[in-house]
Amino acid sequence: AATAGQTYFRASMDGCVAYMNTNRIPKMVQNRVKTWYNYTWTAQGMLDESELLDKMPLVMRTAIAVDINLATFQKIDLFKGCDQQMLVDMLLRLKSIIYLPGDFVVKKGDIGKEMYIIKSGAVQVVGGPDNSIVFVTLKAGCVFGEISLLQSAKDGGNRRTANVKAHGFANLFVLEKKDLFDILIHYPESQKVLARKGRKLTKAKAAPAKTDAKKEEKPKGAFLFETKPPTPKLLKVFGRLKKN
Ligand SMILES: Nc1ncnc2c1ncn2[C@@H]1O[C@@H]2COP(=O)(O)O[C@H]2[C@H]1O
Repeated sequence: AATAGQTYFRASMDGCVAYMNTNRIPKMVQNRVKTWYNYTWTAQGMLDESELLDKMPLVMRTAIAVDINLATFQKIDLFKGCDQQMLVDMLLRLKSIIYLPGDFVVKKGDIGKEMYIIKSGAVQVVGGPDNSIVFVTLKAGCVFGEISLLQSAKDGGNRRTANVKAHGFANLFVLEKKDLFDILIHYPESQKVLARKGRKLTKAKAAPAKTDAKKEEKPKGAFLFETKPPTPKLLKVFGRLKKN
């Protein structure tokens, strides 16, 4: 016999399929939605974690969030030097989301409103014609989408600097910019730490363009900017931020 959970899952998916049929959603999109339902159900045994957690008292939610994710967060270089309590506050705001293989998580040029931490699976920073150039593959514990959040808007820095695509199924944490900034109000020291890291990225990006004579000094290998290659300094900053 089906468990209550399975019955709920079926009802949700059937409801969604009926909704898509009513609205004549193309079959291709429908198939992806169904795949998402099935994968999400299989991977985590529920469709919406927050539905379950939101009902609990804060003390229990905190205990669960700390138990599951604090260790991962303490290893993230971007958050090194930040207040522990701030990390816990962040854990409580995270939403979990699954992307399908090939889905774009972030589109270059869009305004960044959230950042991501990879729970499991991988994403690729891509560019070039047909996004065929893979600049870097990021795995569990890596952060992305942080640049457009941490750079100040006056530097034109609130735009996504690259395309990021799910490489296989990608299970991600999402932290909204609004939530991050609400939290940081209470932690001025951590705010300074993150602002400093953001400025480093901005400065590295704004470094003067190379003259032709210096062109051969350009770093070889992966870089992401379709219009402007990253400066060596930017690559160095990335190296530090991404290494976990
Ligand atoms: N060279 C790179 N190495 C690693 N990650 C990158 C690189 N370029 C861009 N990214 C990530 O891709 C993201 C695109 O959105 P953001 O600009 O908000 O934040 C960016 C970084 O997290």
